[in-house]
Amino acid sequence: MTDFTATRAAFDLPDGIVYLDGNSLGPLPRAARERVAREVEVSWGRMLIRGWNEAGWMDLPEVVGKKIGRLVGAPTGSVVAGDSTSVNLFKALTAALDLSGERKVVLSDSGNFPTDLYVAQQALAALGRGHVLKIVAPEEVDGAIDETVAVLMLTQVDYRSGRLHDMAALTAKAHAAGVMTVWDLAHSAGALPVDLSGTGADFAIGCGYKYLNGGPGAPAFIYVRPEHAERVSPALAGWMGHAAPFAFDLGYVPADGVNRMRVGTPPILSMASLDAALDVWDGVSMADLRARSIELSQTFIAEVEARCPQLTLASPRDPALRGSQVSFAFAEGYAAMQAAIAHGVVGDFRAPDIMRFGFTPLYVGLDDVVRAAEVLERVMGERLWDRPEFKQRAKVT
Ligand SMILES: Cc1ncc(COP(=O)(O)O)c(C=O)c1O
Ligand SMILES: Nc1c(O)cccc1C(=O)C[C@H](N)C(=O)O
Repeated sequence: MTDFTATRAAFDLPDGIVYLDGNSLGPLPRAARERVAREVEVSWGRMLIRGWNEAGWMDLPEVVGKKIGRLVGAPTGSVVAGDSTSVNLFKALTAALDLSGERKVVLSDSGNFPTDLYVAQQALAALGRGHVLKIVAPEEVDGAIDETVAVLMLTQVDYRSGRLHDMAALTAKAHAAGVMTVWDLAHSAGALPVDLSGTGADFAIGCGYKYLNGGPGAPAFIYVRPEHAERVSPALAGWMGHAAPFAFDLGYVPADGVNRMRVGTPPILSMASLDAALDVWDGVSMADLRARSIELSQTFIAEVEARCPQLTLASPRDPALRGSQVSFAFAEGYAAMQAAIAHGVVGDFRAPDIMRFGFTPLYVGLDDVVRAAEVLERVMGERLWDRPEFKQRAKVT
């Protein structure tokens, strides 16, 4: 059994806060603070340039990739950390298109995170090969997979509603129609069990700063199915993805396997923070995590619905169809969320009316869930959302 008391103690959370926003930015693991301090003082401060060899900086993207791989069901050597999720999506999508012949359609859905759609639109335009992005409603994806589609590009868990796509079924259907798959695991990695090997997904990408707790702007990751890795010709090729970066050849020769997806110099301080944050997962069973996440989110829904009739559930009610977040719709959701935050319950808001709450068993317990519902009851019952100080929109919501 996973010891969630121990994992909770591994985080430095401010006193008096119920933190339900780890699906946007994970909190600070104590080990990450110590590691970054050591990396600054000892590795950078004392070793200087020797850090690349002696502090293991050069291999860190692979080391971190291996730790992430365990959480998403990927074999060793198939995941590498680096760049942002957006940039990794560009790399994955262009690689998938390169392997997918003459078909012209990239299929995605309207629940996808906007950056994915922006990256795809512009990548297709830049390739200039006549590809088109077809966007359908999430529930229409299955029916839109056919022999015209080159790549199916989906985010597994919808950032607004938490709706979960069936990765195994959609990947199987895609493969039966000769379609490559690219999965964005931003709201999946560290949130629920993912089986990249078992589902046969072709490419996947995800965030380091949400459920993996790597810190603001932490490196993202990319997965390439091992049987494709040696055939991938990266569109965004850089010297760190070269077979011999320090040979300084004029021509590009890809590195072995997924390492060819590396581009430039890794951000070592951020990467070190993510590396240390991932050690919190040692001894965590993803099945236990999922069971606990469902217990937390079901309790939250029951408590909120009993106390706050003004809020409407905006996530699937069936936990099997949800990731690890719960959303409620309320017309004054922004102000209501600000009022909740002012009373120690931190979630976030997504326009036009979604109050979003992330459930992260590593550091959130049932006591937090009940307290969050109590605070929401007060916010709604006392109409705190109607106060002008909570209506002022900040830049980041
Ligand atoms: C599904 C999804 N993909 C991509 C991103 C963006 O990633 P980044 O800004 O790190 O490139 C986010 C969140 O910001 C997201 O929720
Ligand atoms: N990446 C973020 C940021 O730099 C600032 C604020 C929020 C974010 C997020 O990650 C948002 C997140 N992807 C979402 O699901 O809405």
